[in-house]
Amino acid sequence: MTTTTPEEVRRVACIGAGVIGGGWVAHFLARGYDVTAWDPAPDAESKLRRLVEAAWPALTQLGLADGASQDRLTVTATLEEAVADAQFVQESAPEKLELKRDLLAELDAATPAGVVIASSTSGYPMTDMQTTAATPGRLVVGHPFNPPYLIPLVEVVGGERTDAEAVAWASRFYDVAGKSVITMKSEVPGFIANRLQEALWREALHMVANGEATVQEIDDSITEGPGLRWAFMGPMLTFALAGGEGGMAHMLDHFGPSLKSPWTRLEAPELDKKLYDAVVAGCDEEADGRTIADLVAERDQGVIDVLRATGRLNGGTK
Ligand SMILES: NC(=O)C1=CN([C@@H]2O[C@H](COP(=O)(O)OP(=O)(O)OC[C@H]3O[C@@H](n4cnc5c(N)ncnc54)[C@H](O)[C@@H]3O)[C@@H](O)[C@H]2O)C=CC1
Ligand SMILES: C[N+](C)(C)CC(=O)CC(=O)[O-]
Repeated sequence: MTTTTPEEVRRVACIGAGVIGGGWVAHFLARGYDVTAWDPAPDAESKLRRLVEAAWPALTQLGLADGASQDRLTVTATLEEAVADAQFVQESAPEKLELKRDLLAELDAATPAGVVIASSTSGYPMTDMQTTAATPGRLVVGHPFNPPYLIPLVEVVGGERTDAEAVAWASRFYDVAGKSVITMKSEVPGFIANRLQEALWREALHMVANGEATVQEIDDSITEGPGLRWAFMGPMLTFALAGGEGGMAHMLDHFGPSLKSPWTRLEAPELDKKLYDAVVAGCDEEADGRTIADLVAERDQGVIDVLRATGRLNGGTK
């Protein structure tokens, strides 16, 4: 394993620089790291620099680390150059299993020995992605949330061939780099939070497909309802309070039987053209003329306001 401690890391490589890779770049720059990035798309560098520029006001409000600067970003012409001096690598390429397998093997071959390589995958178990890498022991999942420069959580888990030391190193590194880490004990597809989100998302799609709720109503039902509680208290403790002084035990006695009620469908609906079009049109209608850039700025300010209101703005020093 690497002899560099998580605290000593100064240079990070980000491979794949789209929504998530770009978000990681912004996060690491704001935390004062030198960042190298590589992405095969011809317009990747201009898109990446625009994303970082757009994120910077939010990051400045959060508090930049000493020396943090967009000038510390180097976009390289090749993957090999990006990882040559890296002390940590974050892969954020498209969610395609074969592509991830090949790319992780390529990164493993090019990255200095012992350096931990993390994948941003939203749901593939590392066991399925590390099959062709020569040294799979250093490959871990580090699953972020959009945008990685504002949402603290990262879920860390290894595969069957990952060294426990690499998982511990990655968890500590993310912690030092300002993330809130859940180190998972075992691989479960979708990890923890995406399994929860996907259950909600499947139900939402069923309701749109069946004409039971509009896109706007689904969004309002969360932002005006449970979403307000979830920003600071998860679904378990929130429901414990539904049991009054009896807490979760009374909640289970009282509402346990409704678990058997037909409140969920669980299977995903068919994403046919009608449903696809209804969801896209519903979002356009809800956006009501706001562009994606407007919505990103609104979301960023919203997350900062929630973090501030709940006492979780933790400054920007490494
Ligand atoms: N979009 C989201 O909300 C989240 C996505 N993720 C995960 O992050 C990863 C990236 O997703 P997004 O950023 O949303 O996708 P994206 O489509 O925005 O970006 C992917 C980038 O990878 C580049 N790319 C294509 N082939 C590549 C290769 N062979 N090597 C390196 N880069 C390559 C593309 O040019 C593009 O810039 C996926 O694994 C996804 O599941 C994780 C958390 C949230
Ligand atoms: C939509 N998504 C599955 C890619 C979302 C994530 O993986 C996490 C997030 O940002 O919500």
